[in-house]
Amino acid sequence: MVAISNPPVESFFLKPCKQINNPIKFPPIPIIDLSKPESKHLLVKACQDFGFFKVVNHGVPLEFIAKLESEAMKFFSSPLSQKQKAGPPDPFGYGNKHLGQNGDLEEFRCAVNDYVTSVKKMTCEILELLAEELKLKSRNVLSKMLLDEQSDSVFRVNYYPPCPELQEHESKGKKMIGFGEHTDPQIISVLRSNNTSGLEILLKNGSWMPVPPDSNSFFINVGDSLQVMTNGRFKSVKHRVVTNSLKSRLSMIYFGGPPLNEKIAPLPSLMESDEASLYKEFTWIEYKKSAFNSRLSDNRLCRFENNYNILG
Ligand SMILES: O=C(O)CCC(=O)C(=O)O
Ligand SMILES: [Fe+2]
Repeated sequence: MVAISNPPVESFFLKPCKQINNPIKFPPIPIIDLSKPESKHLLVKACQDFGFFKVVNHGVPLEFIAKLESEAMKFFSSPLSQKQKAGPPDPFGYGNKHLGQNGDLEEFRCAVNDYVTSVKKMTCEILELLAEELKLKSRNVLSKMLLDEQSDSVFRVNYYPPCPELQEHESKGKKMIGFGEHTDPQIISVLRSNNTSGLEILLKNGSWMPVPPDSNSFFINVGDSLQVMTNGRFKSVKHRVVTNSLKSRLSMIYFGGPPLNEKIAPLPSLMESDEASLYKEFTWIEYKKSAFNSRLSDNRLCRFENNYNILG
């Protein structure tokens, strides 16, 4: 599934953060060098401590990245009638599985295919390194869900136009939301953006940390399903995008998901003998339906927690 979307900018300002006169020192974002064998240990640590990390020496050809960026920019700057040919908005934006199959957008489709094939390979390598370091019973226990023909993975390209009206408020530390806070429901998300800032992740201490953009690297998020499969060891990190007053932001995200009927539950080979399962087992389709019926910012996993009490 391919979705190409122009996330609605919420035209209200976020409260200024205290940072303005009292800059917060943020922790460094873990950087994983995939060409180094010791990355396995750091990968697990990053998933536990942050649920988020940056990947360098990833092996995805830079020409695939550049080609997709230029095709996507061409697409977003084309007239609405042209963009609508990419497919009906479902649930929003443009595009579906059949992107470009009627002859339009052929080059865009090829660029998406090259990019996604390569990013999926890298993602599977990351999942296999994680499985090894976690001593799971087989190396492909996580990656096979993405490699399955029925894998419910999604690829989305987001375009955020600049918001010049923000400029006069920026000096007071105010921000405007481009994509509201949320966690990603799948197993793992792989984000690449142009060099425009905007992405922020929520730290355990409740502060939002801006992620400096790096157009040659990938940023990886643990998704809700991986949090469940690791019985809460890995954290599905909350994130959001704030708008930029001067520059447009283009991001491309591969969401690696399991097949619809896959059962999601803590992996037995990861659990200590006396460890209680924090989550009830569910299928990916059940979780997806429940997530689509909730608000973006809700903690969508809590309904599936073993100690969930419907009365609160
Ligand atoms: O556009 C971005 O940078 C992030 C968007 C995002 O978090 C998402 O599409 O799930
Ligand atoms: Fe996200």
